[in-house]
Formats: sequence, structure tokens, C-alpha cells
Amino acid sequence: MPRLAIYQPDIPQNTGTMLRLAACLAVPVEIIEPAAFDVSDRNLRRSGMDYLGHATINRHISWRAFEAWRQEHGGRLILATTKAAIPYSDFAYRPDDVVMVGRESAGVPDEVHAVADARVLIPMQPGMRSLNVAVTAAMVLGEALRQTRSFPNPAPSET
Ligand SMILES: C[S@@+](CC[C@H](N)C(=O)[O-])C[C@H]1O[C@@H](n2cnc3c(N)ncnc32)[C@H](O)[C@@H]1O
Repeated sequence: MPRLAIYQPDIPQNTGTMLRLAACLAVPVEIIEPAAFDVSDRNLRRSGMDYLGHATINRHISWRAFEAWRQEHGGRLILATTKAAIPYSDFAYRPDDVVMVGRESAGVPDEVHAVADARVLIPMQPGMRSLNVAVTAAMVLGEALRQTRSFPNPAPSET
């Protein structure tokens, strides 16, 4: 099952959208701190994220702590970035990949770019700067789940 990593998020609403996406698709989430807001379980619940009980969220206090976790856990780091050459739908994903999105304000620093195992791009028409981070997460994770056949089994229909 591919994972989603959120690098130092700035905007709570975007993180909320991504956590909901992850809960619905049963995708584990790695949050890399510091964030611009309180990402504690208590605070996220207080802001009405009632589906949080269905999300698997691991918090990492820093980029270094996340990298230490990844050394132990394994999995390639696949960075979604506008500074990439490979269209996200041309990339071959693996079940243990970690798909990372960057900060709303600044993406990710060069250090993170440098260690990524692959960098993927959602192609846009000329003149457009970037997509919303949660939209990016949905598109890239959707492709990764499709390729790795990792979508959850839907609930049985009542009809
Ligand atoms: C609003 S963008 C960040 C813009 C930031 N000013 C920058 O220069 O990176 C937030 C994140 O969404 C993702 N993103 C947005 N558009 C993308 C695209 N077309 N292809 C791949 N990733 C994208 C990246 O992970 C990016 O770090």
C-alpha cells in the first residue's frame, strides 16, 4: 500500500482534505513537522475531523526523524514537484512507495529534492504555477493505487 507524506504543511484545510482522502482510501500518512499549525491528534479532532479515527497518521518531528524512520521502514521516496521531468502517470509505482507533497508556500528544500528516489510532475498548461497540494496528492496517489491495485474493496452495495 503506497503512503502519503506531507512535508511541513502550512494550511490546515489542505491537510484536512488530505487526511480525509487518506482515511477513505486506507492510505497511511506521514506528517513531517514543523507544521504551521498544531497537528496533534487532539487538535485535529477538535477541528471536526471525525473521520480521523479511520486514518493512520505518523508524526515525525523533523525531516531527519522522517528519514531515520524511512531507513528502517524502507520504501522509495517519490516527490511530487513542479520541478520534475517525469509525468506522474508514466512512472511505475511500487506498493511500498512513499508519495511526498511539499509545503503550500515553498514546496520542499533542495536537500529533500536531492534525496528523492524519483520526482514526478502533473503536467500543466504553460503559464500555470502549480496545483493545490491536496489535488496533487489525490491525483498522484490515485495513479499509484491504480497501478499497485491497492484501492480498498468497496463496501457491498445494498441493492
Ligand atoms: C502549491 S505547491 C508549492 C508551490 C511552491 N511555491 C513551490 O515553488 O514549490 C504545493 C505542492 O503541491 C505539489 N504540486 C503542485 N502542483 C504540482 C504539479 N503540477 N506537479 C507535481 N506536484 C505539484 C508539490 O508537491 C508542491 O510542493
